[in-house]
Amino acid sequence: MLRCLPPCLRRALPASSSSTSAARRGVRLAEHGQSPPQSAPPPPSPATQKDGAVRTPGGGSTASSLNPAEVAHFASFAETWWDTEGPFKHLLVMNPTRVSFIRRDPNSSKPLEGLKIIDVGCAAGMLSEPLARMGATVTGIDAADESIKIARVHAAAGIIFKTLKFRDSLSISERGAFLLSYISILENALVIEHVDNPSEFCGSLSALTVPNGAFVISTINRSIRAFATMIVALEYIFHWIPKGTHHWSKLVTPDELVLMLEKASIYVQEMAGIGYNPWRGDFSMSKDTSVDYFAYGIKKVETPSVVSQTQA
Ligand SMILES: C[S@@+](CC[C@H](N)C(=O)[O-])C[C@H]1O[C@@H](n2cnc3c(N)ncnc32)[C@H](O)[C@@H]1O
Repeated sequence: MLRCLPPCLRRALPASSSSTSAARRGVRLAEHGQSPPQSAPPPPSPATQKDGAVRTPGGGSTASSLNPAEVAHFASFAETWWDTEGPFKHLLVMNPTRVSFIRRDPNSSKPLEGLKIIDVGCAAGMLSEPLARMGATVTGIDAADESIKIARVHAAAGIIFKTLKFRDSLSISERGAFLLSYISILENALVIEHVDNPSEFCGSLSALTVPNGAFVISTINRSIRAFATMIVALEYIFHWIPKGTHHWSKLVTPDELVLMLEKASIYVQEMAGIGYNPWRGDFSMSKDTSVDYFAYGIKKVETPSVVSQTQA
């Protein structure tokens, strides 16, 4: 089957079916009846900030999951994030559906009033802005300064100053202060498929989430259907998304995501798919998680039981 594909698409696929991205991630796949990892990945190269802090969203990790090539790719499109005819217009089209997964109460105009949200990998704030408009106090973080600059300008034009802020990262000392004042929800849309070590990335996201805080993440499944639609059709046939944006081997299956989050003390309570209707040209929530999907979870941190406290 691979021979039928053009060389650029063959490169987008993993070298063999056994070299799944899970091999790189060290996820306990054997428990789920899948092949165990075959080889370890090369160590990711940490990207440090001017102040020396490692530039993961968590800011507290010693090794970075940040992939500089991925960040540079998105930074080169920073000017186009809000363009309704631009290369990432599908994110804007998806917004009402994505927001419906987070908003919960469809009858309230400010359903997120009183909530504090961190939007990790916010780009130019395409999702941060609607969340702020629904009453949340939102901090958008992105590794690409170029996107953060656009986010600030765009938000200022829409006059959402007080409840919406953008940062290009959090340093370790800031993170402590942040956790005291934050978070109700940590939100991470379509980023995990662009990092080098998703398991570690989940750890960084969890570090930013307070105990009992809500956690919302969306990503793309590593399925044949996602390969056919997101990569072959959208990148190479219809040119909706810039070529090379998605790498099949970096996509994450729902099972893998659940395990990685569990390792990071986040327990998934709900999953939903996002379906595209080509006739209407819009998206809607669905039960089908084979391409784009959302997960909602809660961070739980075990406290020592009364018995062990007494024994100690
Ligand atoms: C596909 S865009 C998603 C934008 C936005 N979340 C949305 O869904 O509308 C991915 C974004 O993640 C950012 N990103 C990638 N790796 C990151 C990391 N390790 N930390 C923070 N941001 C990262 C990129 O710069 C890019 O803006």
